[in-house]
Amino acid sequence: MTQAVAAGTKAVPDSRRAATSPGQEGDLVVRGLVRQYPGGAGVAGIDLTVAKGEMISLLGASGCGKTTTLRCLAGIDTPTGGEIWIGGQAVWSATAGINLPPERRNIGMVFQSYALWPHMTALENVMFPLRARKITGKEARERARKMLELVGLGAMADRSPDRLSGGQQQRVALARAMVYHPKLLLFDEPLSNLDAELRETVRQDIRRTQRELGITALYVTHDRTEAMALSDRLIVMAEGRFVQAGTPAELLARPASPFVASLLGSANLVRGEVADAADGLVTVVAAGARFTGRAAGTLPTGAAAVVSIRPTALRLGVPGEGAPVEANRGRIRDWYPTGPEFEYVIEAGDPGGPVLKALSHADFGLTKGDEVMFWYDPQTATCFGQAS
Ligand SMILES: Nc1ncnc2c1ncn2[C@@H]1O[C@H](COP(=O)(O)OP(=O)(O)OP(=O)(O)O)[C@@H](O)[C@H]1O
Repeated sequence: MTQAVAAGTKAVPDSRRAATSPGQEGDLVVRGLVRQYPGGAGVAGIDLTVAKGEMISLLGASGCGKTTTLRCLAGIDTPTGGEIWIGGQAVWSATAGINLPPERRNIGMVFQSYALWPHMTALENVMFPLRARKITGKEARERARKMLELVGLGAMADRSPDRLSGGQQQRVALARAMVYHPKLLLFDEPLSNLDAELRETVRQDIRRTQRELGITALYVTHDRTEAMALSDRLIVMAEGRFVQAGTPAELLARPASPFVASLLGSANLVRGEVADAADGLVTVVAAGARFTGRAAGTLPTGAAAVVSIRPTALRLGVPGEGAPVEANRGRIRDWYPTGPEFEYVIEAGDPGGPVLKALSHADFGLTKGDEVMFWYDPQTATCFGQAS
């Protein structure tokens, strides 16, 4: 069953290549991937093309199928259908009977656990995968040393893992995964064991080195900040399927559903009834307050709807001090300083109305129980049918 097949040849003209060899469309190409576990869980209908040097994140809640997808790409798990190409080479095809083992897929992997050899120095750990590729001696040593310098550990090459911090160990693991210039780098929640501050620095190291080396990468996480900070594009997963893909900015501005909006942490979801619609905008009324947003789909008057409004899009003002005509009235239920910003919790419209969160750099001097005016640009909000 195991058999290497080089997908596409130089003789195939560009115009025909896509039809004859999807494997040439990106460094990672996945078509119709299925991994069905007994009992029905797993992933299905996974289609993905990752361009050379691109970094993509799979983002989703626990159990949505991120790790299953990654394991299938790595060859650690066996899909039940579909096709996978890495660096133009078919590594899995249900129909062609191709299933390359992990070591022949030209991938590097970085996991949550660093999995370093405890009896080897940092340098020896990084050299280790080169030996299997018949690169030894001075060349191996120099390549490993260069890679350690790239991840900022040049001075610690001779330390054993037990004399390195968690963040440093994860950088060694990163250097080890990249030292043989794999076609594809796979990350499975690599920052989960690190504290908040280290997560940010190691995250920046990952992004910088991945960019400097131009390595194509797929990153699995349930942390939206991580996914958005690291990725050129991100893919939201739910229940074993891809539900939306795009740049972080595209997904924030145009979530395909209330689910995506709340997963990205970008949403106040206000439920109400459609009052009117014009020019692609829909106005929903809830507790006497009016919320307008771009219509996602057809929303007739009287229909139940959900408006998604980003906390950072909300503008606040004190009543009587020049709020625009479309502003709603509300009351401050609570407020907190959250580092660089203030978070205001606002009850909108009539008493018992929808509760919204607003993030603002300004301290309005508003406090619990105060009346407040709030408004936003309707183009930054999205209105969905209740069933979305
Ligand atoms: N070996 C297995 N046998 C049966 N079901 C499995 C197996 N591995 C995973 N599953 C199921 O497949 C689904 C997807 O699991 P997966 O580990 O891919 O999710 P995930 O998104 O990576 O979650 P997490 O963020 O918790 O790691 C889950 O319902 C899980 O219970």
